[in-house]
Amino acid sequence: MTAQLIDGRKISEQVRADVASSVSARREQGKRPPGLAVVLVGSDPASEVYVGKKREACEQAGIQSFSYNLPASTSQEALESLIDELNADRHVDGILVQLPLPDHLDPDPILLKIAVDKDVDGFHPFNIGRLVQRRPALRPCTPAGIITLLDHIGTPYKGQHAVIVGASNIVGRPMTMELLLRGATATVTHRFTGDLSYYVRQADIVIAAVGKPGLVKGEWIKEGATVIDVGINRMEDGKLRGDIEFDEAAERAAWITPVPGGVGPMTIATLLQNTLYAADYLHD
Ligand SMILES: Nc1nc(=O)c2c([nH]1)NC[C@@H]1CN(c3ccc(C(=O)N[C@@H](CCC(=O)O)C(=O)O)cc3)C=[N+]21
Repeated sequence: MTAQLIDGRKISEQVRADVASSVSARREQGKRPPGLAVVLVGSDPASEVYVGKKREACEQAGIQSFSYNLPASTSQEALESLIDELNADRHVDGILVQLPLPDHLDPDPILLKIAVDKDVDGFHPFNIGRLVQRRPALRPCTPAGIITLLDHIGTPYKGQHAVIVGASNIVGRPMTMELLLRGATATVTHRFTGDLSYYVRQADIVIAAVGKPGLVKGEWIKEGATVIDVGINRMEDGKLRGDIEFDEAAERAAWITPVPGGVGPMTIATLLQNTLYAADYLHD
């Protein structure tokens, strides 16, 4: 392998330590701790793991976490009235409703109901609009965490061709906007893109966020490219695999993120940053 690893675990530790020290400084000024409400509906095992990590990361940074574990049978009305309560709660700076929700629940009205100043996922149309207009407030965590990684390695952005594979609301589309705003030429590919390799071969920066193991072939990677893998696919042997063929891509890339230990931990660190931001700038 010739690429250098982008160590998301290490960089996320730095971010979390910075958040923890800002939280302490806040407390020394006599302010209350930031608070994050994490809402989990049902008992999807992967969701339970992620939610557990988020709660633990909060505690470690001095952020108070409020846990709501609701049964899978929870009604739309009950979930919406919990959101109303959390919106009104002065100890809650951020509200995260873990996705996906059980099938009988419609996420859209719930995400719309979360107060825009508590939307630490950055999914509300208001916050997406702020990002698009280059007046960002709360930014979606995964794309913002990837920018932290790219900044860390000194990515020049301007004049670079970034190819984003996957156009989801929560990763692909906001990621495209983050890169565009920094002066990259951003190409988004998606399920109807005919020849994916045609685009990836031109990319100085590749971001893969689809959820299909090994979709992006290592031989498509341009020599010296920066390769960011958002995919987290659990294989039959229990191991995690990304959307990009890691070993083959690492022969050509200059920089590459591993799975696990790349983007995932940064998503959580960015959630803490957003919660602190909401407490400091949007609430008091
Ligand atoms: N409202 C909402 N906000 C989210 O931010 C959100 C969500 N719903 N639903 C699910 C996805 C997924 N997600 C991850 C966060 C951390 C890791 C993570 O820490 N991954 C570790 C490994 C985890 C493992 O071992 O399974 C890693 O990549 O190294 C992964 C995935 C946040 N999500």
